[in-house]
Amino acid sequence: MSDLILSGVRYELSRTLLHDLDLTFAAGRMTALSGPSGSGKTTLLSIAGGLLRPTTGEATYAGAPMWRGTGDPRPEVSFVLQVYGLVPILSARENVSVALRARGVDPDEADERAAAALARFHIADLGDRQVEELSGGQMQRVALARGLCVGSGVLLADEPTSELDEGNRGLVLAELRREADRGAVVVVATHDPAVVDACDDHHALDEGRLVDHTEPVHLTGSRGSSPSDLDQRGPDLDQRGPVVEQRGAPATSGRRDHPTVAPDQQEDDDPYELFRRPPGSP
Ligand SMILES: Nc1ncnc2c1ncn2[C@@H]1O[C@H](COP(=O)(O)OP(=O)(O)OP(=O)(O)O)[C@@H](O)[C@H]1O
Repeated sequence: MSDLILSGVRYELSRTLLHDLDLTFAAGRMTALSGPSGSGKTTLLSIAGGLLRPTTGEATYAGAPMWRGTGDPRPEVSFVLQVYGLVPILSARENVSVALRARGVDPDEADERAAAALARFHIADLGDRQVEELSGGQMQRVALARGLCVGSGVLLADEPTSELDEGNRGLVLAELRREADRGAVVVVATHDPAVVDACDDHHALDEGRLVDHTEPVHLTGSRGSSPSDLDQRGPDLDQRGPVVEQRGAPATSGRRDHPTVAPDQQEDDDPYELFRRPPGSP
């Protein structure tokens, strides 16, 4: 089992998108990566998985760099992309099978394993359906089946539950846990507090920097925003969703103990409270 290590990772285009990040994503653990929209989660996952070359610093796994000079990920890496990356005119099973065939698995075996992977996400019956005929949540589960079927050492999932109802979210979290339990590095970019809560570790980003997430940074502002700043942000909060962490947990990043919020804290000290209020309420 190897950890995925980011050392001094900086990424610049016309501006700096990631600022000198040092992070370890541990093997055998689920790590949540949270932060407002545009904070750099997808960019960070792309560098972690070898799709993008950092401007400075590097991502390494098992002692070797993730960036191989081409933008093709190493075979030990699987992505579950935010936009799924499925081929619309192929069937659900073919979309999954392709990932296995690309790794040299015999086509018949690949098809069998693809069907089994769809069954993990309770969509075995959709195997013959063209992806373009599926709902968003069904496509998301096909993308998860494809990402998880190969048994990779590093699994990077970008908002993998964004289209799912609570039941399917629970199913996906259980399957991600199985991947971690067999020793994989599992990193999940998410806006969903329930996903953060299900993870072992949590790192929060804001504008490309790691931030202290011992407070719900989307609500309080990571750079010391005042309540009036928050009022002015208005609807943007809805898109951002809360980043939450147990009060008193290590700042910026770290291992987490469950439960995230103690039951007796929940009523009086609820970090989601703002998001639960009906629209228009004070
Ligand atoms: N190719 C690009 N060229 C210029 N800017 C980019 C490019 N890709 C991303 N960005 C910018 O980098 C920042 C981080 O984007 P990124 O997609 O990593 O954020 P994110 O946290 O994943 O957002 P979301 O939660 O909305 O998916 C954003 O401000 C985005 O506009």
